[in-house]
Amino acid sequence: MASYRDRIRNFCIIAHIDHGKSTLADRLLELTGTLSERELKDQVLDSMDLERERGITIKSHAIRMKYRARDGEEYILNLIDTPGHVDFTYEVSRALKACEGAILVVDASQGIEAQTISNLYLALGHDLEIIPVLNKVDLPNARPDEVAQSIEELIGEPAEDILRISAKTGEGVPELLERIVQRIPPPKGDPEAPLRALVFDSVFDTYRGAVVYVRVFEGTLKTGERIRFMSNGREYVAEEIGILRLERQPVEMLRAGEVGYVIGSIKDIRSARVGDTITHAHRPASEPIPGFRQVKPMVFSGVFPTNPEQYEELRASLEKLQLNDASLTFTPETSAALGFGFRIGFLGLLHMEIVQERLEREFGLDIITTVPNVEYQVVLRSGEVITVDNPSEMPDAGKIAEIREPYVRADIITPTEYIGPLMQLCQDRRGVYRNQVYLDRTRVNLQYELPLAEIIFDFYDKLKSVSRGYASFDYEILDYRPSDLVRLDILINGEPVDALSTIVHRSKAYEVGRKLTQKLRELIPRQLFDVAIQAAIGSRVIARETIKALRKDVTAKCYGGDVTRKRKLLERQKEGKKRMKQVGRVEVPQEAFLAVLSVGD
Ligand SMILES: Nc1nc2c(ncn2[C@@H]2O[C@H](COP(=O)(O)OP(=O)(O)OP(=O)(O)O)[C@@H](O)[C@H]2O)c(=O)[nH]1
Repeated sequence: MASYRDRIRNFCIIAHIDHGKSTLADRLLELTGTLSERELKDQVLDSMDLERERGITIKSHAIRMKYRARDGEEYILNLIDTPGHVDFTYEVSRALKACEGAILVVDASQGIEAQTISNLYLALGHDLEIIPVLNKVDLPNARPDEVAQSIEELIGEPAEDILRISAKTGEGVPELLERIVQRIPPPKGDPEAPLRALVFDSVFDTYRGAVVYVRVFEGTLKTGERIRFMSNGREYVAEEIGILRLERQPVEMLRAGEVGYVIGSIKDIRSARVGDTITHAHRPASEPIPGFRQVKPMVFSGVFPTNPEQYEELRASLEKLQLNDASLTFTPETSAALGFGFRIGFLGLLHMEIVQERLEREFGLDIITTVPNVEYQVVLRSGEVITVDNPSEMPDAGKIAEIREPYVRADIITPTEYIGPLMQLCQDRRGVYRNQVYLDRTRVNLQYELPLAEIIFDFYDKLKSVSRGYASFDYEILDYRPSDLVRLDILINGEPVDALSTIVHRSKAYEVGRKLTQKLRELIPRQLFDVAIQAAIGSRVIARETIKALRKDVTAKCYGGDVTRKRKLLERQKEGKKRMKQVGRVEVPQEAFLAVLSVGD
């Protein structure tokens, strides 16, 4: 007799951004009757407000569907939705680990893009069965034959076998459901073996503590059993376990091959880390599930509460965010200019933006962030090697033998007519040309090695603008290489402002210094005295601007006059102050701490 496992299919959908993953997920939910008409809103899996507004999937989500296939059997399909943006490779990788198969969605009007390839390689790295589909075939500018051909060249699936669907109209999606059942292998794993369940996601619930999403690989987990997290040995009672429909739905047990959740009064959110393995306390497995690599944050920035009293609140909020975002790291940081805060490590700029927005929206915090930077390896003259993730902590030049910075290998996929401007862009960013590979007649993959620091600010925006939106880009960290880098300090009235220091390539120091001082002159309001803004390398000043003093007090011109007018002016002034930070005697607005972002090139 067929075991319960033979009727389970665990899979995910991978694609380049906007190729239609979420729309396809909606169709699958609809066709399997998982969602009633009433519940069917567009892209139901994007539950966070932020996701809806940005129209992108930030977090992975899992959902269970029942599907009666043409063979008459009823199957359980666990769909794990994944994000497509370059910053969230880690989330994709977690989701893949919980699956046996992946649907590779390619927009038939766009063709293969950078994240199509990077996600495909990730999936192949996890030995998943890949089902390629051509989406958006309803669009008049779809080129299904041509795109099918390039998919065949990429993964060897015969072009004529590739399903052509429209996630929007639903065309072809019933065939896709059949193919999922036929092609994706059922999970393996012995339900009688010691329990091994992979934590692939977790969220924090104010009333219930951590809700841990798991994929059971071996053994059986039952309600009321004592569980242990293998990385830290902490034990809890599995008070509720269940499966993931649109809502959580409690069940008695989860067996090998199944996907579901566990709740167990886990109040210390740090103990429920994504990537950990849960086992039984009474009969523990000997080894955790292997191969979960710890992600390394690549971009760092200081985050400070505008109101110093919110420091503890900021810490608590970061701890909560960390629960379902294992890639987020933070350590306390003290800045002479900005007070007490945290240095936060992010996967990339989008990740950084999202964390900042979540801190402000979901936790009601008012924060100031500093310019993002990468992490440097510094070889001191003493021979010691230190890592520096905060420019203000870069040792004095005299002590440094060598500074190394992270390099990436970048794949840029573009229509051939933009090769020239894109090569120019890479060259301006200190890129090293490696190769170019034609994907088909009109599209090419340009391969470059670039310093990570040169791509974290605005590279993506620039790439999009020089290619009119047609080029796509992905990267992978390569190694650390020696570079001629210097610390550029900013002084306001002779005082260095630690939060404004940056690390730049020596060849660009003068230009950045000049632009930065000019920008700061525009951003810092006039004060009652002259303000000097200087850019310096060590003790050498390389650029200077002066903000002239205000002649009179802002209310002076109406003294003796209308009282309400005077009050209004004062109020307006107070309003303006809210986002200011006092640096010495000078009021500096929030934007100034990000000024270097706008001097790019
Ligand atoms: N015409 C047409 N439009 C589609 C189809 N599938 C998706 N779209 C549209 O394409 C856009 C992107 O679709 P999404 O489902 O949000 O794409 P996604 O891949 O989930 O994007 P991210 O979650 O941001 O990575 C939306 O405007 C969809 O309405 C399709 O089959 N035909």
